[in-house]
Amino acid sequence: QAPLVSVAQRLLLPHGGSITPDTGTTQDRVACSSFRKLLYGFRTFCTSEELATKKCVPCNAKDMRPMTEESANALISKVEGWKLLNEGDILKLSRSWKVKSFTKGLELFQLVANVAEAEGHHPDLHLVGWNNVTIEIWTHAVGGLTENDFVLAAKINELPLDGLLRRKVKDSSSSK
Ligand SMILES: C[C@H](O)[C@H](O)[C@H]1CNC2=NC(N)=NC(=O)C2=N1
Repeated sequence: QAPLVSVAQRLLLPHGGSITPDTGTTQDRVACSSFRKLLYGFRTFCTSEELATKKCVPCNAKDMRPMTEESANALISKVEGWKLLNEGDILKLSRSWKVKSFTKGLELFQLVANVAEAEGHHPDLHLVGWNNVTIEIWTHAVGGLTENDFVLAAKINELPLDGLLRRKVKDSSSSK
């Protein structure tokens, strides 16, 4: 019975999550078996909230491979505001913000750095033209995207950035 349950769980649950039979809760596991590799492209049924509660796993290039563009396209809607980039066949996540000032940009970087250090997974940080922040996330070790990148993006999306960002210009048509 156990192997069958295990196979079904791996097929049906998001990103290596598994159901413990008694509680029904999900648990993170390191995606490393060759069976996992085979299923990698299919495990894309995860909510944004679930992504944000996961932990990044150590990047061991031997056991990990970049996800396909198809899988990345299926996951991108789970991380609001993030876009997929394809730079020289390396897929990356990218999100931009306009900050109130240069130093608010640095504050934003510090908040992101705290998450990155806690996760052991590090984004590329850009602060250009004094108030344009862009963050790119990809897994250098595999030359593309892994679930870690989506987990980090989801965690960044939960940071309280509002006080650091420029207000959006109001849409005049909505003020009537
Ligand atoms: C061993 C450890 O997992 C690596 O050095 C980590 C550190 N942070 C990292 N961050 C990112 N974005 N990609 C990596 O491949 C990476 N590797």
